[in-house]
Amino acid sequence: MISATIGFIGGGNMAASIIGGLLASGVPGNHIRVGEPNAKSRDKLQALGDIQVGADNDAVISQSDIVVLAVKPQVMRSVLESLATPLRERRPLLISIAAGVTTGAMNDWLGDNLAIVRCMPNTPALLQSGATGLFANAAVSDTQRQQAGAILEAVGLAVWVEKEVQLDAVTAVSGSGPAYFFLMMEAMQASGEKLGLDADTARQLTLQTALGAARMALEGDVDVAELRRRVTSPNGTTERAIGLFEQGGLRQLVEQALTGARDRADELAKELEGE
Ligand SMILES: NC(=O)C1=CN([C@@H]2O[C@H](COP(=O)(O)OP(=O)(O)OC[C@H]3O[C@@H](n4cnc5c(N)ncnc54)[C@H](O)[C@@H]3O)[C@@H](O)[C@H]2O)C=CC1
Ligand SMILES: O=C(O)[C@@H]1CCC=N1
Repeated sequence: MISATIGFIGGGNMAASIIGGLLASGVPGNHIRVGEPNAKSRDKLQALGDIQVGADNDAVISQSDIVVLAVKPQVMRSVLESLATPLRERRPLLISIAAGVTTGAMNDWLGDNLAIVRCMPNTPALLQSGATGLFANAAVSDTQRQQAGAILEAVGLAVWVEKEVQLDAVTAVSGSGPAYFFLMMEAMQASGEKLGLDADTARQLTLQTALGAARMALEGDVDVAELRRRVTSPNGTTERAIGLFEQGGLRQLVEQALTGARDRADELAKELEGE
């Protein structure tokens, strides 16, 4: 459990889910502070529990041991430049969840070398079922690493990578990953309808199958290739379908798609640094 005081700069969707997870895991509300300019978002956050929500980022920083940066990537530069002086003085652990903003760029904008953990979460964090990759720069202590891990574990799985560049691969696998599974579900649902099921039946069967398959893969100790083989009866229906996926080059297509996502993550980081 985290005993430090945690401040959030930005109180939108991702911040709200992390705060929800922290409260559910037993972090007291009076250890959580949020700086959020939008009044409606502040009201939503306040409904989560007895936390301190306001519009003043400086007040959040002056009272926090850990500062979670949960603003959009495009505003990170102006936010960090405007908060550089209090952050340089107080030197909290910074945890950034912004996609594509490197620790090097953040320290350039801050004009110092502060302890930063950069994370790549994904949207299932909204249901506390997220998968997050984390990278710590050299200024992060072991205690701070544990604190950052515990904060992201409040919304699901948290996995460390050793090199910052690996966060681009995390983005390609789990950051964007929910969309790949949604695409597969869309396609299965549409095919079910073409084969004569009504839309609702096709939808329910598809979604429950996705859930069941994910649970079997996560909860057992059998690897996914073996689980696939167990569904595939010799000369049966699954064998026909899998054969057609393989003939269509599904594995190569997945590799190409993830490589494209990895390359785009690198491009986005360069675009943000060049701003
Ligand atoms: N939603 C997603 O799928 C994922 C989001 N992320 C990252 O999480 C971060 C937040 O994303 P969301 O929560 O979805 O966005 P959001 O738009 O819901 O939240 C951002 C919040 O920052 C506030 N804000 C703007 N300027 C501010 C300032 N100067 N000071 C304090 N707060 C300010 C906005 O009012 C807004 O409430 C982004 O950087 C995004 O890259 C990462 C992975 C997945
Ligand atoms: O599509 C994107 O660029 C972001 C990063 C991972 C998920 N959404």
